[in-house]
Amino acid sequence: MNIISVKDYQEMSKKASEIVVKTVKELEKPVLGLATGSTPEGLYQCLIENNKDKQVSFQNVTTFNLDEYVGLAANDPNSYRYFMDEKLFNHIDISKENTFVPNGVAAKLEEECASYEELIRSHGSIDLQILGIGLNGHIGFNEPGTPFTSRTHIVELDESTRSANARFFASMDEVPTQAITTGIETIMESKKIVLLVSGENKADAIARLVNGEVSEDFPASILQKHQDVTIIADEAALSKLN
Ligand SMILES: O=P(O)(O)OC[C@H]1O[C@](O)(CO)[C@@H](O)[C@@H]1O
Repeated sequence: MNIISVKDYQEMSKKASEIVVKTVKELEKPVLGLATGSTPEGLYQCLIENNKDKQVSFQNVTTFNLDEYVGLAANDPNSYRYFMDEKLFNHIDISKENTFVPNGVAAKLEEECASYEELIRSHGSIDLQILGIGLNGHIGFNEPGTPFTSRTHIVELDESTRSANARFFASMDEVPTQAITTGIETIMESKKIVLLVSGENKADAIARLVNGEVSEDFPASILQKHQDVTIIADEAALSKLN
């Protein structure tokens, strides 16, 4: 694993945007895997600026998001589709029909998972996957205990994840209990992975990811086995790494 240490959140976001821009420029039809949460917001802001400055175009880019809450429609401000539109897609020159997020209100959720997985495969594989990490080591919404062989599936969200994300909702009761997420195996098939980590509250998680044993109890630990992972982390997040 390649670890890039940066000063703070801004620098992390800028560094990540440089890698995304490089990938998009190099490839004819780049396929990006994108994440939600607070961590990649700064990256998306940088990409919007890079697009405005004409440093990069997203016209040939296809994106697949990692996950979506079950029960939240695209027009729900807490859905991840809404998040992505607001934070990135509405502000860059990407074709909306090339942006994919699982449908959390599909009538048949199992079928939605299978067809999302199939859609990713029909595009070859993800060229560059952006990841954040949950405090309990989740990547996407793959909670501890998820098999490393998992592909896109429905998950029961951990209470700790629901509490961590409750800040976006009016009350804890409104936080969905389930989500659709791409699986660990789906994520591991990405050609390149960039994991972003910022803040002291992630220090234990990043230390365990890098130095801990590879175990389904801590999903992100599987990244030790990927041949092209770059972690971009700020000083606070790296404070417990020796
Ligand atoms: O970036 P945050 O908000 O700390 O979230 C960490 C992770 O949790 C999720 O938001 C899911 O809970 C992921 O998408 C994200 O990578």
